[in-house]
Amino acid sequence: MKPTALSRHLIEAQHQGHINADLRLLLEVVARACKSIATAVGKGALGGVLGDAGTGNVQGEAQKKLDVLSNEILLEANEWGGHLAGLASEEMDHAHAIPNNYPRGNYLLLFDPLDGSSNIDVNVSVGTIFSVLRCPDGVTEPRDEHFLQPGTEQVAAGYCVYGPSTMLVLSFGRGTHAFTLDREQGSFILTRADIRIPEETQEFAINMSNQRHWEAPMQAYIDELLAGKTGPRGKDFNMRWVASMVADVHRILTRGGVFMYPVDAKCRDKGGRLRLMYEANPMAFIVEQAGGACSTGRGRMLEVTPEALHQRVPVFLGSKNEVAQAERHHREHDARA
Ligand SMILES: O=P(O)(O)OC[C@H]1O[C@](O)(COP(=O)(O)O)[C@@H](O)[C@@H]1O
Ligand SMILES: [Mg+2]
Ligand SMILES: [Mg+2]
Repeated sequence: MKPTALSRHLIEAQHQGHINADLRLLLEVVARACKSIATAVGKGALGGVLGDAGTGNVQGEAQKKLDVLSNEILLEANEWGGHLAGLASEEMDHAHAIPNNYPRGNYLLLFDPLDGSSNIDVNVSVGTIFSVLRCPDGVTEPRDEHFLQPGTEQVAAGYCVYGPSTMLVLSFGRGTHAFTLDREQGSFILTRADIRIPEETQEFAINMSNQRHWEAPMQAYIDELLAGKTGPRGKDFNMRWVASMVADVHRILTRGGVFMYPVDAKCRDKGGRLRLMYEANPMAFIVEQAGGACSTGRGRMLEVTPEALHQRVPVFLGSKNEVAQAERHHREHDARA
């Protein structure tokens, strides 16, 4: 049988009434932009794309050249795509409304153009994360507040991981599917349909160097995991931490696991480390559609009411039963407090 290309997968979804033509074409534009980013990332040291840009973003983080370049690629492709009313990026201070004299549509696109920037210069996987919302009725010039919709309102979300192979993982609310870039043909080919995350796991992902800064329920939970077979959980756990959320989440979609970035003393003022609108919500959508769970530790991620475009949150995602364990620790701790 002929392998299914992303375009065909999306056309079939449109014929089945799962997406409309506008959303299909929007997703095609995003996928094309991801191919361009993959090419830039793939040039590495030969392309003059490594290293710092010498600038900072609105969140006070130093930008890499590839952060800036990836943002420009996504911005330019989508600004002219004709399916958006506006877009917002981790690398831009405010939302950007599509100008009146450009082709326009009714969707809002949010993205983390390059996730895991700290890994670029050491040739470790990085990625792009994106989320699609509807523009509220009657809004012609969307501003920041129009993007502040809970994750349950997402109509599609995805990420592209630039690793040994480039893979686009996508959901429009009908399961989560993975496409691998055929570099010779230049097209994404369906390589995993209806991904399911195992409910049980023996693998966790966390930056352990933050341990002393964590809250009490986190200390208790990780102590349990580290105690292994002889502890209350009665089994040994392995640990992985790539420090690119896309790569860590991709591993979880492949073989299960739990990914955690709790709030700690260093990031408490900001609410957490990871961004709700560009990282947590799109990943929560993808993971839930694959049978997993995503929580702040104290509630379902997709039900968080956003208060700011660059809002940060604690994140627990992956295998359902393990996310439930993390929530249990928070619940028990809060009940005692
Ligand atoms: O360096 P730390 O604190 O472990 O943080 C790693 C996390 O930071 C991030 O790199 C943040 O993403 P950006 O590179 O888009 O800022 C996540 O991908 C990753 O999970
Ligand atoms: Mg990121
Ligand atoms: Mg980023």
